[in-house]
Amino acid sequence: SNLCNSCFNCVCDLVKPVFSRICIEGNIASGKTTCLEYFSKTSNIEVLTEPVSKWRNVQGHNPLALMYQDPARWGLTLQTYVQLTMLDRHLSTVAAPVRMMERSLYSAKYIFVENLYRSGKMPEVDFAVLSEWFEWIIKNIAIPVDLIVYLQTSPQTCYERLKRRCREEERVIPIEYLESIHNLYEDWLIKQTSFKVPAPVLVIPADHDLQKMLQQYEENREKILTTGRA
Ligand SMILES: Nc1ncnc2c1ncn2[C@@H]1O[C@H](COP(=O)(O)OP(=O)(O)O)[C@@H](O)[C@H]1O
Ligand SMILES: Nc1ccn([C@H]2C[C@H](O)[C@@H](COP(=O)(O)O)O2)c(=O)n1
Repeated sequence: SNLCNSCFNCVCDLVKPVFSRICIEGNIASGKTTCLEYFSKTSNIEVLTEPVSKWRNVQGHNPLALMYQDPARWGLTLQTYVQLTMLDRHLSTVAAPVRMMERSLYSAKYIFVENLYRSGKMPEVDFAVLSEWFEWIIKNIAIPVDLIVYLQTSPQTCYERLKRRCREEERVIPIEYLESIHNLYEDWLIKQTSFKVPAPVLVIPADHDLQKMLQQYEENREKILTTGRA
């Protein structure tokens, strides 16, 4: 057990971990990256942002752009790659007592794949293949999460922030898309009626201006950073 207590990467259940793994969840442009940037200034925290740059450039291809152009054709392509890159993030060697990661393997499936499927933009066979992949992964590989921090926004706030951020691929996103993602997040993390929630959820209202958001992060700092730790 000495070995377990001194090893950040051990996933054995016999001893309480001395580290914690936190996932920051929320709608597109809800402020997750900004939140992670803020906490990255704290010592002993490892911050893992979403691998969006990979989704925009895999061996010279841009599956994120393709997905927004033609979701029925490219949804499976993007989401297969998202699943791989998220798995890689979860399994990468832990480098500090606290790890904060943007989104998760879980939201990729329960929110984004689910949304493509429910909106009729993903063929049943693509959904079945992705679902079998996902089920295999979570059955055979431990993907532990100690806390989910949900940045809860209105779709309108995200729409305004998204427009201001001006990411080229996202120009085509209508507010209805953000509403669907929002509803899936609310069903999963607030009502808890859709899919299994893999960790306790801390909800932070995130429609506020930056100053108020930073104040809330300070107020919740202890709660966030001590979760899951011995
Ligand atoms: N509290 C806030 N008030 C206003 N604008 C914000 C706030 N938080 C983030 N932003 C801006 O909104 C955009 C999206 O934020 P970002 O952190 O990239 O979101 P996400 O990582 O969730 O997509 C960025 O341009 C960012 O500077
Ligand atoms: N499983 C996923 C995850 C993310 N996306 C899209 C949504 C955004 O356009 C972009 C990154 O999201 P953000 O960090 O800005 O919230 O990737 C997706 O399509 N599928």
